[in-house]
Amino acid sequence: MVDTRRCPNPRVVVTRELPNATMDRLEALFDTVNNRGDLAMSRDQLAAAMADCDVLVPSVVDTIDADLIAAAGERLKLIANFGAGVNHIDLRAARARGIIVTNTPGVLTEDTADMTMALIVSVPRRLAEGEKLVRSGEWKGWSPGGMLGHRIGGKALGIVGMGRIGQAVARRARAFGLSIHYHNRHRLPKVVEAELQAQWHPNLDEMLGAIDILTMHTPLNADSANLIGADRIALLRPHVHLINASRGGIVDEEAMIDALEAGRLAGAGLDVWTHEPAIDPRLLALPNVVMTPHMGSATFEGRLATGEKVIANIRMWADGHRPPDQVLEGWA
Ligand SMILES: NC(=O)c1ccc[n+]([C@@H]2O[C@H](COP(=O)([O-])OP(=O)(O)OC[C@H]3O[C@@H](n4cnc5c(N)ncnc54)[C@H](O)[C@@H]3O)[C@@H](O)[C@H]2O)c1
Ligand SMILES: O=C(O)[C@H](O)CO
Repeated sequence: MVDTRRCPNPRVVVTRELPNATMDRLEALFDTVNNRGDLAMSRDQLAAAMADCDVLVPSVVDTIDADLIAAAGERLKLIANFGAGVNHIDLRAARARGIIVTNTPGVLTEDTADMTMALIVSVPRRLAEGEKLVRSGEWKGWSPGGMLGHRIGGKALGIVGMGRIGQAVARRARAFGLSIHYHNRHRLPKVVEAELQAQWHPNLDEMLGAIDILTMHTPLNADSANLIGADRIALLRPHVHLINASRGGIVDEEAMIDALEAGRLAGAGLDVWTHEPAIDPRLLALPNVVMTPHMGSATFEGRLATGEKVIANIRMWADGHRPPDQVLEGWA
């Protein structure tokens, strides 16, 4: 009997240039079309690719919306995303078409937590300003009042989204002497709370008034879009620093910039943006903002591991099994 769930030699379209080892393995295992030029595909190119493949391997820069999914060819059955966040893929439309979506959780947790911790330290300690001063040649030497920032140790860190990355940030933050507060859809098991010495706040608004640094780690979804807007920024005390290395859309960028300009927010550390790669020019004028170009997970090691996860998901699916990192609608 033929197993109709199997797809022995799937045609796989990869939208961006992935690490060489990943590309070589994909080509060895599957009928793979690689985008070796590494320019983001246009919408028309994506539509053409989706018309004639079994598996699409997109990344965060590819918006796979309901119209593209509706127009996809019958043979498209798996979208194996290269990355953890899947907010750029319409999960509901994919499910309606019977297309499985997978992501790559876990392998970029530590790298993204490292980058978040770097921002948590950099903003209150004015690292970017200090670096700029040295490079400018304007530095006049040490002085008691030069480049004063705010101490990290002893402060309260509020983590919104206490999943893999949120917990990895909590572990690092404990080592820096921060106390840990968190808000999450679900409370963590008591044993994990105890290990992290983390205090759960079922009410986000209540937590916002009790912290000194706020860091965002939820996926971008219908519930988390603009989770931190003008109303919630008003609940923060004015010395609070806001860190976002998750997705730009979780924070209302306009409201955040207004608050930074008005001194109602002390500073921000941002790795992600609402309209990447566009940066609101008002932010560029603010010295108390540390900005990085969506590089939270950007390590050689992490990219290779991400590629391996993508391959494992495709292989399992092609062999007729449920892929290990299937994203369920309503979960992400
Ligand atoms: N900057 C980067 O380069 C980079 C790298 C990796 C991941 N990310 C982002 O980080 C996100 C989180 O990754 P993860 O691996 O920790 O995911 P995860 O699924 O392990 O954790 C997410 C947590 O957020 C919680 N959550 C979801 N919606 C919520 C809401 N509305 N309110 C409160 N809590 C909510 C979930 O319950 C879960 O505990 C990814 O979805 C991605 O967008 C960014
Ligand atoms: O979510 C992730 O894995 C990174 O932000 C890149 O997509």
